[in-house]
Formats: sequence, C-alpha cells, structure tokens
Amino acid sequence: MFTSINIPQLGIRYEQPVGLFINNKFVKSKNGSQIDTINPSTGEKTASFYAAGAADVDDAVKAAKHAYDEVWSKTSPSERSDLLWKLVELIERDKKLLAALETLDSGKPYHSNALGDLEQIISVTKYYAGAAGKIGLGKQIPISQDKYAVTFQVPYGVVGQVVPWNYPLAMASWKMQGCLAAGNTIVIKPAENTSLSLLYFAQLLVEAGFPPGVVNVVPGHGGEAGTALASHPNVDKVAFTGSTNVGKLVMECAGKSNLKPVTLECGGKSPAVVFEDAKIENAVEWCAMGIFYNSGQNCTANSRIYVQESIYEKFLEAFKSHATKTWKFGAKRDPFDEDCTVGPVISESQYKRIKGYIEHGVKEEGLQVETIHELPPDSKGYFIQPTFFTNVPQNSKLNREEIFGPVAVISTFKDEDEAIKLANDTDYGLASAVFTQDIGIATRFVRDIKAGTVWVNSSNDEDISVPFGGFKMSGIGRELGEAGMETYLQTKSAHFNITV
Ligand SMILES: NC(=O)C1=CN([C@@H]2O[C@H](COP(=O)(O)OP(=O)(O)OC[C@H]3O[C@@H](n4cnc5c(N)ncnc54)[C@H](O)[C@@H]3O)[C@@H](O)[C@H]2O)C=CC1
Ligand code: BAL
Repeated sequence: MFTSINIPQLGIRYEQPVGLFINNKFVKSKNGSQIDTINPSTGEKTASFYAAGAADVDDAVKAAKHAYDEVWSKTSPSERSDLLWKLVELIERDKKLLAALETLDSGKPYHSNALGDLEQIISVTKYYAGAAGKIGLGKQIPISQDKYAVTFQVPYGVVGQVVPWNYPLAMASWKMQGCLAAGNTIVIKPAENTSLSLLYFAQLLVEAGFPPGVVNVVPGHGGEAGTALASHPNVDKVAFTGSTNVGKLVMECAGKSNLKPVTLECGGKSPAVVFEDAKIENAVEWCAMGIFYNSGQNCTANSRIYVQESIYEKFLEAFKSHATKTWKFGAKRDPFDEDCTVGPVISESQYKRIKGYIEHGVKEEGLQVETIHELPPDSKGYFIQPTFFTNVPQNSKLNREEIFGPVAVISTFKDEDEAIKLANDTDYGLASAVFTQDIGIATRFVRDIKAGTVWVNSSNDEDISVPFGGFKMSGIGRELGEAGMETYLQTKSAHFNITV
C-alpha cells in the first residue's frame, strides 16, 4: 500500500500511500484498477495508485455512515475543535513535504506557489478549528406569551466531496475542514492527476486522532468514482469543484438519486477592468498575477482584461515588461527551482487544449498575439509561455470560453457604461476586478458586476475568512469564511407550546 518516492531537488525520499483510504486504512481497489500519476514538468510517471470503482465508493460511504451514526454525531464541537487543532500542528510539521507533493504532482512552482498553498491550508484549518461550536448556531424566536420557537443548525451526515487538480490539497481543505467542524463525515475524491497529497494527508488525520470512517479518500476516475459518489443514496450532500460541464453532471446525479443538496464551484471567465485614472503599475502587477499565477489554472483567473482606450498602449507596454521580469520558467524549467514562477500546465490533454485556443486565435481569427519567453522545441513537460492577445473582439472564442491556461485577452473600452456591459457579457460570474482611484466608479462597479467576488485595486487576492463562490454558470453556494461551515449545516425549527 506504499511506494517509495524520491524528490532529489529537495533531498527527500518518503513513503507514499497508494491505496484507497477507508476506515483509516489503506486498501486495494476491489477490481485492482490503478491510475498512473504523471509529473507534468517531465511527462514521466511518478507513481501508480489504486482507483476506486463504484463498489469501493459504496464501502467508503458505509464506513462514513457508520462513523457518523455511532461516533462522530455524538462528538461535541470542542472535541472536533481539538482534533482540528491537532491537525494544524501536523500540517505545520509536514508542510514542506506536502508542498513538494503538490509540485511533483501538479507542476505548481514549489517556492512561489505550493508553499503558499500550505500556509493557506494551515490558516483554513485554524479557522475551522476555532469555528466549531461558534459558527452556524441556532436562534430562539419569540412568538407569543404561549409559544416560542428555536432553530437548530444540524449536520447533514455523510458528505461527498469532489475536488480538482489546480490546488489539490487546498481545494480539499476548503471543503473538508468546515465540513468536519460542522459535524459531518466525509468521502472525498481527489482529481486523477493529483491524488498523492490527499492520500499522504490522510495519514495526518489518523495521527491527529480522527476516528475510523470520519474521512475516507477514494481516488478514481471522475466518470466512475465521482459519479458513484454524487449518485449514492446514502450520501446526504455533495460538494464539487471543477468544470461547469461536470458540475451539471454532479447536479444531475444528485437530483436523480436522493435529491441531495449540492455546492458547486465551477468555471469562470473573469474580467479585470482598468480605468484611465488607475495606478497603472498596480493594475499591471495584479492583472499579470491574476492570469499567470498557477499557469493561469485558476477558476478566478482574470483572463479578460479591459483597459480604457486612453491608456491601452501604455498598459500593454507595462504589462509585457512586468510579465517578462516576473513570470518565468526558470533556467532549468524545474518548478522546484526558486527562479521558477510559471510551471507546466497539468497534463498533455490540457496542454493540447490550451495550445488549440492559441492556434485558433492566430490562425482562425487573425488576432495579434504576444508570447513571453522562449521555449526550446524539444523542451520536456507541458510548459506554455505566458501569452496575451490584443484588440480581441467581444464575440471571439477566446473571449467567451474558459481557456484555463496562461492566456489573457486584453481589449479596450470607452467609458464606464461600456466597461460594465463588457465585463458582464459572459455566462460565468465567479470573480472580477476593477482598478480606479475614483470611489464612485469603484462602488458602482461593485454594485453592477454580476460576480460572486469583486476585487477593487487587486485581483485573485483571496482570503480564507471571506465567502467564495459564483453567480450564473460559475456555481452554487459558497465556501470559506462562515459560509464554509454553514454550507454543511441544515436548519431544524422547533415550536414550543408552553400552555401545556
Ligand atoms: N471553481 C473553482 O474553484 C475551480 C474550477 N475548476 C474548473 O475545472 C476545470 C479544469 O479542471 P478539471 O479537473 O479538468 O475539471 P473536471 O471538472 O473535469 O474535474 C474536476 C473533478 O471532477 C471529477 N469528475 C470528472 N467527471 C466527473 C463526473 N462525471 N462526476 C463526478 N466527478 C467528476 C474529476 O475526477 C475531478 O476530481 C476548469 O474548467 C476550471 O474552470 C478547476 C479548479 C477550481
Ligand atoms: N484559488 C483557488 C480557486 C481557483 O481560483 O481555482
């Protein structure tokens, strides 16, 4: 159930769990199927791990249900809090190794990205360790002299969670920690490309003292293990992060099975709007980070940048100059190197998909394109140059569809009215950013934009205490902050007739 993995760049050799994690034990999948995980920096196989089928998911749900009924539903908030505080200590102890696993499996740069993920994971875990018993409390409602009501916020029971590959352990922690603090048990499926870190993390749950069955990890193919989880009649709620198309499938499975409630964090095509009175260097730095960080593999990436006509050329020049200095592959194109800030994209299929969009923009639409840094033709791995297109028509494929790579479209707008029309002209509504020094423009933009998150004079500047989620095709529900625990609680209302 373990394989030895060597990470020479950090002088690390460690034992990687490769089994399904059910009832606090690593086990083989029933049909023995496995998935190979590939290092996107080299295209080479890192390891193989067992892949859960429907029967394995059923075992995991049985374990979670038993744990909920017999143990976890009987724990107090302070007991759950204590376990989460212990987990904080263990994540702190192993954060460098966990960050290394994220870099190995997803290609995200170790120093400028993965280590930051682990700091966020520690913050999320601290937040919900402190929240247990304090957030999501009921109310006493006075009705008359003879009657009053009380509401109770109670856990759902067994929660299914499905997470993507762009922030593997962070996306899992955004879901698990609040869910556990609320008193639910969990069956979670990591993405096929990036299961190593969550499997390793499962050991910390055992070490922290979480009882068997409270958290179960079932790596596997989305169409098999993910579907089985979303469809399972004994899963009481499902939370998903990933593409909008798959979010629709998850919602369909939930409806066709037991009408389980869903939380969906899906795709985006987020706008950043730069007015002529903006501090241009500030706008450039945030907009570049907002599309090139994590190689653009962010659901909140500001992949559409609109710049007021009068400063367009100045912005483009500053944007390219800043991006060239800041967003780099590094000399050896090794995401473990300190000078690497742009790693590879996650997989060969995503590489081909993103390159397809770039080719379409150039060949089919004849758009002007700028790429930053050269890549030798024989370079290994799935590296894509930071890229931006200019003067892109609003109806361009590159303006309408989520590319999910280091590719931005930068266009102009005349005035405030046109800016908000262009920004809202999308099926998505996850995030947005506005750059201006005019308080009126900023507050009108916040009022009028149809997006779950708005950044004023920053972008992709999230905080774990602030609710996160989308409008329109970007999803349903919220994570993080108080919402990240309330979403795993349901209300029960009790009416007391005191005349008797
Ligand atoms: N809103 C957000 O925070 C995020 C959104 N995304 C979106 O995800 C996309 C890229 O990531 P991918 O992993 O390719 O997304 P994806 O939607 O294909 O996969 C996400 C997760 O869903 C699982 N899955 C796939 N098919 C499934 C099915 N039929 N039933 C249940 N689960 C299934 C996958 O195994 C994976 O664990 C992008 O379009 C991006 O917009 C990705 C990361 C974060
Ligand atoms: N930053 C985490 C969610 C996302 O943007 O993909």
